[in-house]
Amino acid sequence: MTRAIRVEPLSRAAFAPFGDVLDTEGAPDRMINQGLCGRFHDRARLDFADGRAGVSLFQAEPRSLPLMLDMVERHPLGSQAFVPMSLDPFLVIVAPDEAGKPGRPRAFLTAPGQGINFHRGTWHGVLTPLAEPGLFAVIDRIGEGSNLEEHRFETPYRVLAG
Ligand SMILES: NC(=O)N[C@@H](O)C(=O)O
Ligand code: NI
Repeated sequence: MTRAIRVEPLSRAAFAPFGDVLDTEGAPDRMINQGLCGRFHDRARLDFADGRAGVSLFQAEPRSLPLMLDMVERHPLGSQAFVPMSLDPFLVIVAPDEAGKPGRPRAFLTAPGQGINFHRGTWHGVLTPLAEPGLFAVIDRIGEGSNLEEHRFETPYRVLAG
């Protein structure tokens, strides 16, 4: 027996309890480089407790919908940003924390070019591209200590297209 969740379009408001949406919505915060570049300044709340920021490249296998979701994870010591290096939408799964366990997950589909930043401790599905090349820059914590907590659902969720 599984439970179904339906993919929603990613929005800043819906994602706010979980993290930041990285995109160029609205006017730039400042124009730089002789007016040839718009800077959308300081758009993510980063946190790397007792560690440092790292930039890694992820080459992930694309998945397809419907997707079986049987696990989410969180990073108690740091935030984690997924910055796509293609314009392909990808799947972002988050869940509220309910007394130390994930509640009902929500699944979002990014718009082309959008990235996200999970706030420290946010329950989330692992990086889930939906198309080749599945190439992302990931900004997260490098440091000592255990920064990964996984939760396996007793009853998996089926993630269905919106
Ligand atoms: N394990 C790892 O580096 N990545 C995961 O944290 C993930 O969210 O994809
Ligand atoms: Ni993660």
